[in-house]
Amino acid sequence: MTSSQPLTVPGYAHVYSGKVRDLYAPLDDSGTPRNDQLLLVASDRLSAYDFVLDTPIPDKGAVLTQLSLWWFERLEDLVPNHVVSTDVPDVVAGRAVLVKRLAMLPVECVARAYLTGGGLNEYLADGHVSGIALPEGLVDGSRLPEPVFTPSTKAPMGEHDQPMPYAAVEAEIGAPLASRVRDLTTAILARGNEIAAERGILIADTKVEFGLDGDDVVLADEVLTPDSSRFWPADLWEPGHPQPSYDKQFVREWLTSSASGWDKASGEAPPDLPEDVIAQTRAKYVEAYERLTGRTFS
Ligand SMILES: CCOC(=O)Cn1cc(-c2ncnc(N)c2C#N)cn1
Repeated sequence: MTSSQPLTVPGYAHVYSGKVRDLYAPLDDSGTPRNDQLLLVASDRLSAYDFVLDTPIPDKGAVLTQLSLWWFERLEDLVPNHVVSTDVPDVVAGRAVLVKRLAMLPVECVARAYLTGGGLNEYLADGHVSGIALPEGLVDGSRLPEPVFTPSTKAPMGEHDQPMPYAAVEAEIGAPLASRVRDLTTAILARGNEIAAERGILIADTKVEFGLDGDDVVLADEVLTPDSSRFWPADLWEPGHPQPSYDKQFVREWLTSSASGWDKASGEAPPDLPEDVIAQTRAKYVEAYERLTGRTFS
């Protein structure tokens, strides 16, 4: 596991660290942290099998930050976002965003366009996901008739988010807001898949977060990245078994191969990744960015 101390960012105070991203608060002229903005910094850390790997993937933070910014622009007709500026300190250039501090809603807003992972397990148990009946005969990787809202709780670091029935979302944030974030989350995934499918990528599911700016619902966090979503190569899509990950497949295959000497069931931290797996993984992040945006990553 990575045990590094958070990066020092001049003019900012460290607020919180997630698995792969860190939050800072801008300091005012007296050196006091401001409460109206945050700096959202994406690291080069990679999470696999619930571990944060010790080996960073060069440029991952920058690629995913730039991809998220590209998606925010393309979703502005659906929902405003929290981006204030990309003018950030050199030490985090290209991989940090200054954002408006919001009253975050306590819901992980997940939408699924394809059935896999926890949603598949729920379906196999009783034919429903998040209380919604799905057609019979679906298998791992099946495309759903339309994106389904499957919210979960915001679990503490290191724990798994728990499925949250829609009624619990309504109880937590009220029926009008619940309906609004449900519709926005499914619309964001539908828009993402419209654009990604043309570029040979399927977005199986995604997790977004919303906050309130007064009465306005604002899209926060990151959006439609391989960290917040399952990206699948469209040309390899074949329902009936686990799909290859667009970005993490090299890491998963090496970690579960005899070459790594690691036993996933051991509970021990995975070993360092070899250079070729690091390079191949970096290349997949850059490829996804360039295919989706049509831009060259620099
Ligand atoms: C380690 C990164 O943090 C998170 O992943 C989740 N998180 C988001 C906030 C947040 N809080 C207020 N305003 C915002 N605009 C945001 C955002 N984004 C807090 N935690």
